Amino acid sequence: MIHARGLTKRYGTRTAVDGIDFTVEPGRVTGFLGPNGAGKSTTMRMIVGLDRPTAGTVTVGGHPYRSSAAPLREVGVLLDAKAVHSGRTAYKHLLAMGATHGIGKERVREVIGMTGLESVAGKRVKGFSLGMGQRLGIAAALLGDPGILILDEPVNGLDPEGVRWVRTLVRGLAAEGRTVLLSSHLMSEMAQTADQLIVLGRGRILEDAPVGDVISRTNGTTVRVRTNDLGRLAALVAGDGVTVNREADGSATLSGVTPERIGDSAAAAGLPIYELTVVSGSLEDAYLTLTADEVEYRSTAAEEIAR
Ligand SMILES: Nc1ncnc2c1ncn2[C@@H]1O[C@H](COP(=O)(O)OP(=O)(O)OP(=O)(O)O)[C@@H](O)[C@H]1O
Repeated sequence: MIHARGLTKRYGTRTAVDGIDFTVEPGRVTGFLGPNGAGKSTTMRMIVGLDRPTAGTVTVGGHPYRSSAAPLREVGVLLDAKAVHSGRTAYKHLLAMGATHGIGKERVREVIGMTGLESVAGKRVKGFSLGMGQRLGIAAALLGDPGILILDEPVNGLDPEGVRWVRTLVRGLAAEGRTVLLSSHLMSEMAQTADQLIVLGRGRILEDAPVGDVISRTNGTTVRVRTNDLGRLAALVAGDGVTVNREADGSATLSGVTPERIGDSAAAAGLPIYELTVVSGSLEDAYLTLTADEVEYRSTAAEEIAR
C-alpha cells in the first residue's frame, strides 16, 4: 500500500504537488494520469525518496521508502528508463543491482526471461533501443520480487506486442495481490489496464475513483436507441431533463432517461426496439473534459494561429 497525506513539493515559488492525499491499494492497478507538468513524476519521485517533500508525508508498506532495509524487495521502480547509460551488459547490470540485496544469477535470468530480453542480455545497455531499455527497466523493477510496483510510463517506446505484454504483466502482478501504480498518457491503454484512477491537474487531485466511475461521472451516460418510430418513442419518454438527438444513421441518442424506462415504455406501447445501448464514452473523452482547465502546455489550433 502507498499512503500520501498532505504531500507537497515546491520548487522555489512553483508548487509542483499541492498537498495531496491518496492511497494506492494492493490487488489492483492504479493509473496515475494528468497533463504534462501536473506533478506525476514528482509525486512518484517523492514516494521512492528521490525527492524530499516540502510538506506532508508518503509511506510505502507503512513506512517511508528511505527507511527500507531492502528497498528492491519491497518496491520495484521504473522512473526514467532512459537513465541507464551503462557500459555493462543487461545481464551484468541486473546482477550488479541485485548484488546489494543478495539477489543472484538465477533471479536475474528469471527476470530476463520474463521481460523477453534473452537475445540481448549479453549486449551493452548503452546501445539499447528505447523499447529494450524499457524492458530492462521493468526487469530491474521486478528483480526483488517486490509487493509494490511504481512504473512511470512503462509502455513508452514499446511496440504493440510490448504494450500488450506490459498490460498482461501488470494485471497479473495486481492479481497476485501486489500494489501497482502506473502512469501513462495512453488513455485507451489505461482504460484496459487500470482498475482505479488518480487524475492530477496542476499538482492537485481531480479524481480518485474506479475507471468506470470516472468515465460515467464525467461523460454522463447516454442511451443509443434504434426503433421504427422515433417520434413516438420521444413522446413516450418525454419528461424533465430528457433529451433526444437524432443521429445521421437513423438511431437516436437519449440522455436523462434510463434504458429500463425506455424499454418498459416501448414494450407497454408495443413499439419495436432494434437496439438499446448504454454509452458512457471513452476514458479519453472523460480525461480531456476533466483536465480541460488544467493543461499547462496546450497546442494552438491552426485556425487560432491563422487569425
Ligand atoms: N527539479 C525541478 N526544478 C524545478 N521545477 C521542477 C523540477 N521538477 C519538476 N518541476 C516542475 O514541477 C511541475 C511538475 O512536474 P512533473 O515532472 O512532476 O510533471 P508530470 O506530471 O510528471 O509531467 P509529464 O507528464 O510531462 O511527465 C512542472 O511544472 C515542472 O516544471
